[in-house]
Amino acid sequence: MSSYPDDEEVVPFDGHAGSFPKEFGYGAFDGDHDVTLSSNNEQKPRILLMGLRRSGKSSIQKVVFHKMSPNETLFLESTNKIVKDDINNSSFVQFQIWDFPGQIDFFDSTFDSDMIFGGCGALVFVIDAQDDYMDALNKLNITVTKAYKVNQNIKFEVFIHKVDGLGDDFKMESQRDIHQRANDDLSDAGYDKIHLSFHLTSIYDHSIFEAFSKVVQKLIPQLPALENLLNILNTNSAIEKSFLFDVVSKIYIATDSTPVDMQSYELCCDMIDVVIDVSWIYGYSVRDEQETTAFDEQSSSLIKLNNGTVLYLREVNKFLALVCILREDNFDHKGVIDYNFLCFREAIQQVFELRNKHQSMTNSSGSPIINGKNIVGDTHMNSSFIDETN
Ligand SMILES: Nc1nc2c(ncn2[C@@H]2O[C@H](COP(=O)(O)OP(=O)(O)OP(=O)(O)O)[C@@H](O)[C@H]2O)c(=O)[nH]1
Repeated sequence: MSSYPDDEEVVPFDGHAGSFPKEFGYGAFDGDHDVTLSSNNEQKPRILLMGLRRSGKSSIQKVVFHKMSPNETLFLESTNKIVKDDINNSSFVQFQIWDFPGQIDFFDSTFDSDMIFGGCGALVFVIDAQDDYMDALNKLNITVTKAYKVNQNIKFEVFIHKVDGLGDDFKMESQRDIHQRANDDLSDAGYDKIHLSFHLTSIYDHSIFEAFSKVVQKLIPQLPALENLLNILNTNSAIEKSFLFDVVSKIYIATDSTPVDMQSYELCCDMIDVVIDVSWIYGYSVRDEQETTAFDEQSSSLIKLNNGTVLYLREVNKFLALVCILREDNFDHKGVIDYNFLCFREAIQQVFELRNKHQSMTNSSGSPIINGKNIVGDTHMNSSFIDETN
């Protein structure tokens, strides 16, 4: 079973499955805490993967969303038609990824730019940093301006990719140079208003997951509400950092407003791997013949590091996990943390219920009204958090 049904193409995948069991993927979402109500009726935002041939587009998609191990991407064949991939997760993470062939020609009469860019939420343009990138910059300029003419709301994300082969200095220099040239080219063409975001990425470390997290977050209208909830949870539970993870892809769909440090993110990713692996190995025999998942409402985990830090994971719904980092001393009040977590989980559900109930009253981006601490209006769920810091 593959993680997602590919609409058009199934790439043979019979090697290692990264650190996840191959069977662990997104099935139909039927969790106890399912907050998906209206998503079926909504058009899913679309993320387009574009860039020159062999820049690494298919590899990114396979590694992040299909658990392919990076080494296996060496055997990926060139994509010769648009491959659509449905990411059918909880209502927080629902979108389609369209992987384009590198040689796509925008001036071909069969290329329907209105249809392709019209419903696009984000355009990820992949540049191979190990190669000469002048042609790629040219193509970036053509792609971005063409897309912008059709849809001015597209988020443009440039992945300066394959940076694993570069030294730190060269990496920074390439980023600066690409940034400068790409923006200069846009200004010269009279498109100063287009904003490009740049990310240094590689499939051989966590940078690709981090970058994709940021892309996906821009497509989640509820992000400010989620961030606010995480801030409140942290403050009341003496948590230093918390991430709301999509467990299958290990992209984080929200975090609190303190800066993300890559090491913390990697630690949390590794923790998810451990939890899923252990659950998968031992979960099945315990439950015998029943259908099991490696991640369910019973899933939680606690890891104490030898530097006085605790990692704490709790299931939020079938696809989401909260992973927190806190000091060991502050974990003495586990009861309070657990209680606050339940309030948090409930609040997340309310955000989506409210969104669905008042969809017609929400703003154009669909965000719930956020008014100070009353994230979900008159439900006052935040007042139920217990403050452990007092
Ligand atoms: N070193 C390194 N190699 C990578 C990385 N990502 C992808 N590659 C390699 O780049 C090559 C091309 O990757 P693909 O994913 O097929 O590239 P593509 O952009 O989809 O190519 P087309 O389908 O022809 O457009 C493969 O051999 C990958 O293993 C990376 O982060 N680092």
